[in-house]
Amino acid sequence: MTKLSVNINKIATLRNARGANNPNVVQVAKDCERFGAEGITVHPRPDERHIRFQDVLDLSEVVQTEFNIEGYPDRRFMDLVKRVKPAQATLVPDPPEAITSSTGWDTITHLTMLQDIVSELHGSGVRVSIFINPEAKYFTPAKETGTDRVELYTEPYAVGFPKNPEAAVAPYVEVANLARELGLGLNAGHDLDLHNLAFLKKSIPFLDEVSIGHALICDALYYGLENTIQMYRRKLENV
Ligand SMILES: CC(=O)[C@@H](O)[C@H](O)COP(=O)(O)O
Ligand SMILES: NCC(=O)COP(=O)(O)O
Repeated sequence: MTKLSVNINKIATLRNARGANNPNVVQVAKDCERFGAEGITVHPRPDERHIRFQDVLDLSEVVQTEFNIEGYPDRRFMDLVKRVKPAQATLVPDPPEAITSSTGWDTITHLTMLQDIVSELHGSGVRVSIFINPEAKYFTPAKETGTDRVELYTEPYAVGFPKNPEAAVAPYVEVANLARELGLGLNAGHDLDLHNLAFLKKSIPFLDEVSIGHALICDALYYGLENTIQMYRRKLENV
């Protein structure tokens, strides 16, 4: 079974546009769970342009499913994660000024740093996932970091999918099998949507989790949040 974790960053973007508390990020997280989300993902960025650090604290009081906090592991992020103790922390190599995530870790160059970070998070009982590109050379070093899972960076898949789905998914299938051989759990995310999700799931049936935000929230404008979450869930059913 592949869990659907709904990334609610964009709900915070909308709230922040007016400075008050509409939409209410905490209420939306509770509603996402009620509508079928199996996890809630947030990615607090240093400028707090969408999810604020206070939101993470508030959400930690209410999230009943798997709470996944993504971000670059600077000291502020680490202190927040260790305080909240979510089900999972996903480490992403984004610089502070990044508009959105655009690459996975170079686990070869940053092996020692990642080993230290993973060990510190494990000390607080937090499961760790590492955001990673679909390149085989990064997987054995990823395993050596001690991480529990890797999250495949799926933007290149999403870009290639409309023209040639088989070619787009091929590198992901290869590294997914490698991750499984290494005993790593497997997540995926970035630019997944209603068009490309089912084919990814069919190609890699043993995916543990996908985290989806931007497209899902855009679809909710047309289909409604409850309906949209159910539509995404159906794309993850085994076929
Ligand atoms: C790691 C990842 O792919 C997502 O967290 C994505 O970066 C969402 O972040 P934004 O909502 O800031 O684009
Ligand atoms: N980890 C990926 C994520 O949380 C959502 O990415 P996106 O669907 O907003 O591109």
